[in-house]
Amino acid sequence: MSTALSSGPLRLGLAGLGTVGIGLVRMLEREAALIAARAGRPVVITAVSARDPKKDRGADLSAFAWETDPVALATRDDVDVFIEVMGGHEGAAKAATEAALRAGKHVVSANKALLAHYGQPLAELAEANGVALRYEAAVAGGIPVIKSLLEGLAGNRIKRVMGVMNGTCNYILTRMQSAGLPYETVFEEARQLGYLEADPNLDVGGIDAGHKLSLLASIAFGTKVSFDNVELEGIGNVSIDDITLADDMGYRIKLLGVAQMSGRGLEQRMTPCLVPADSPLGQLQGGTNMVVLEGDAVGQIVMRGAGAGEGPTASAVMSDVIDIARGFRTPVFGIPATELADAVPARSATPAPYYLRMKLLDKPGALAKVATALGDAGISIDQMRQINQPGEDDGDAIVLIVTHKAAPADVEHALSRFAQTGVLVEKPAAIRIEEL
Ligand SMILES: NC(=O)C1=CN([C@@H]2O[C@H](COP(=O)(O)OP(=O)(O)OC[C@H]3O[C@@H](n4cnc5c(N)ncnc54)[C@H](O)[C@@H]3O)[C@@H](O)[C@H]2O)C=CC1
Ligand SMILES: N[C@@H](CC=O)C(=O)O
Ligand code: NA
Repeated sequence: MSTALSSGPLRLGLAGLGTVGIGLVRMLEREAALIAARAGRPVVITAVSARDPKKDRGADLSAFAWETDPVALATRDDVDVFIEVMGGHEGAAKAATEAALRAGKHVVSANKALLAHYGQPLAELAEANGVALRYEAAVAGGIPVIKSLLEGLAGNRIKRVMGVMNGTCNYILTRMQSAGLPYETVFEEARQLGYLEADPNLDVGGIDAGHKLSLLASIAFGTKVSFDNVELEGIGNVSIDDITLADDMGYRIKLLGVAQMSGRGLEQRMTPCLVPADSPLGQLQGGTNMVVLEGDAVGQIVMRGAGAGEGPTASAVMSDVIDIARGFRTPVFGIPATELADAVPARSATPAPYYLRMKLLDKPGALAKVATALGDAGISIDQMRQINQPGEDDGDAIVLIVTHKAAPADVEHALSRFAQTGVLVEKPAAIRIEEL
């Protein structure tokens, strides 16, 4: 590791001049001396690339060479570190990242989609070329979760990683709950506030958060990134009724990721879950992220902070740049990429309490049939409530049940038994309850 101030400047090639890229330019402008002192040498941008060279981005870019082609930027002689903050998991981002690594340049990326799809070959390429590939901004933005797993918790066996890692979904869910608004209305608000990705399904479909979870799981469990095996469910089917009824019972709904290694294999799921309203996760408001790491020696660590935005992402990218200047060459996923195990995917089998909401014919014996179906599936009821909505004498009743801990397969079995009872008016909702 070299921290000699006498070294020449560390030269950055910056591909992407949007929220993250301009954040980095501004941070370097503002904090050049502090960054040089911490990096042990000056850090400078030499060349940049973006789609539109003429656009006014509110920052002075005149000192930087312009490259139309990000691949050309990545391989310039005056670039030591290629910063990929363009986005997209194919095309220019992939081609330029590969070109940089092949040319022996270090890479810092904020691109969780690219790493979730190609993390393994990119890590092998980086390590074969003796260069760093860092991606702190890609998971939970400004929260230093990658660094915590790679370094601070390196002596632990990680038991579980969980968290809320998509700020847009958390904004939508908390706004639905606090304002009593339906999903469609709040989705539109989020669009107008500019929170949604260009393809909103990346956010609300849980894909973006699933990308992030798959990267954490790889470091935590020493397995190759395995995004295709993340059990994914977005928030599009979360109704205001479920949010309100869960609230009445002391819960909040979150898009929650959980990764853990069981005897059967690697469980990774990113799905809507209930959490106690007074828990740290339940209290998480708006676009904020929270990551919970559990190690055998350290116990539980909870990190909360901004998962997106100019400042938080620049903070994460710059910490990677400074580590590179300091000479840190930690393997991309914590152990050499060629030694990462193949992930054996396992459907989640960990028992948990479940929230069940169903609409039943309000007639004698209906509830008994539901209770029998649960009993037949080996599921015991913890709480039950029947709600007859005032003024709505439609002959139906809403029944809420919170079960004791039940295996996911038993819940699926119970749901299929419900369908045979003949007393359900519509498909029931079943949402897992996670406790911190
Ligand atoms: N915005 C945020 O808060 C966060 C973003 N990220 C990730 O950081 C990356 C960048 O995100 P943003 O700055 O928000 O995007 P953005 O859309 O604001 O900016 C993207 C920039 O890349 C340039 N670009 C795109 N394709 C290009 C191509 N083929 N050739 C040259 N330039 C190209 C665009 O011209 C633009 O300057 C993405 O991978 C995103 O997922 C990660 C964490 C948070
Ligand atoms: N779309 C993402 C942005 C950062 O990764 C989010 O909403 O969290
Ligand atoms: Na981070």
